[in-house]
Amino acid sequence: MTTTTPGQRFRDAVANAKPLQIVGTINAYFALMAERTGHQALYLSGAGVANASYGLPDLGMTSMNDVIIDAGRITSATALPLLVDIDTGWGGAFNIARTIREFEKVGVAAVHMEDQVAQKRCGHRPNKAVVSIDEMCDRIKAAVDARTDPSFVIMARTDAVAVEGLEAGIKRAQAYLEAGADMIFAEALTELEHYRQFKAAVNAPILANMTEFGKTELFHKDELFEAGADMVLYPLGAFRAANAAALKVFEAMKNDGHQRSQVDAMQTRTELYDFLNYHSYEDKLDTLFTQDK
Ligand SMILES: C[C@](O)(C(=O)O)[C@H](CC(=O)O)C(=O)O
Ligand SMILES: [Mg+2]
Repeated sequence: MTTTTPGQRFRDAVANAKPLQIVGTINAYFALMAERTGHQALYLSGAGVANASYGLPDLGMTSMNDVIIDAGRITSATALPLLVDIDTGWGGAFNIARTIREFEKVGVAAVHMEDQVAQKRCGHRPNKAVVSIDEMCDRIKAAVDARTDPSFVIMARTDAVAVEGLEAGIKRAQAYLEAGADMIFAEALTELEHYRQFKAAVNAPILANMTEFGKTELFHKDELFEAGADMVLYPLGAFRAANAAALKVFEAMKNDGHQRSQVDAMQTRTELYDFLNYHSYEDKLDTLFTQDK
């Protein structure tokens, strides 16, 4: 077992990977698959929790406790550092302080908090509204003040580029770093060049969000790194793919009366057990409880 803190492992991963790919895992089993694939950092998406765990849209309807439950399930299953989407922090200074302490407690490495109003939307949807710079800086100060582990990462996300333009977004990022944020999530940029401009103006690691069907083209990680992104986020790619596969299975069962056409696309029992280390658990049972006869 490693002795460094989750936050430090996240910081080290950001410093060493060029860039760090952070993959969205909507549940503990997805986290195991991502870990086995060789990924170095995981993500719990706010939209993912709302959609997958509650069947709700990503419109600020889930609470801190809803997200903590899913985050704790993932940190229990893997040692990889986990970045969690805490939306707007769920309230005023005291709520945000509680949020930080609770996420630290369940072994989360990093959180990102955004400058949208509480009635938030997906970052890639129209008609977003942002709070004032001062209000967001207060959110950040409350978060930084509340952490007990100085390595715990507080990432400030700005949604302002889509609302106020690139320059305003960059100004906000600078102010958020002044207020104590460790890293910047530059949401919904439309040009590779915009990452370059963020990087030139902002002295901190920058995250690029490669969410599908959004405002940002799905750039290659190398071109993003070259443009100044230190982290590349894939929040919901595996979730979207799994959803499409699941729908085909439900349709086949309904329309064909069996699922045989879909079996080739399924992960096998052997593969499932392999990711779960199933046989090592069985062996444990055998050594613990089998009596010599
Ligand atoms: C990153 C994000 O905040 C999320 O909750 O995963 C979303 C992703 C999405 O809706 O595609 C966002 O970018 O707002
Ligand atoms: Mg989100």
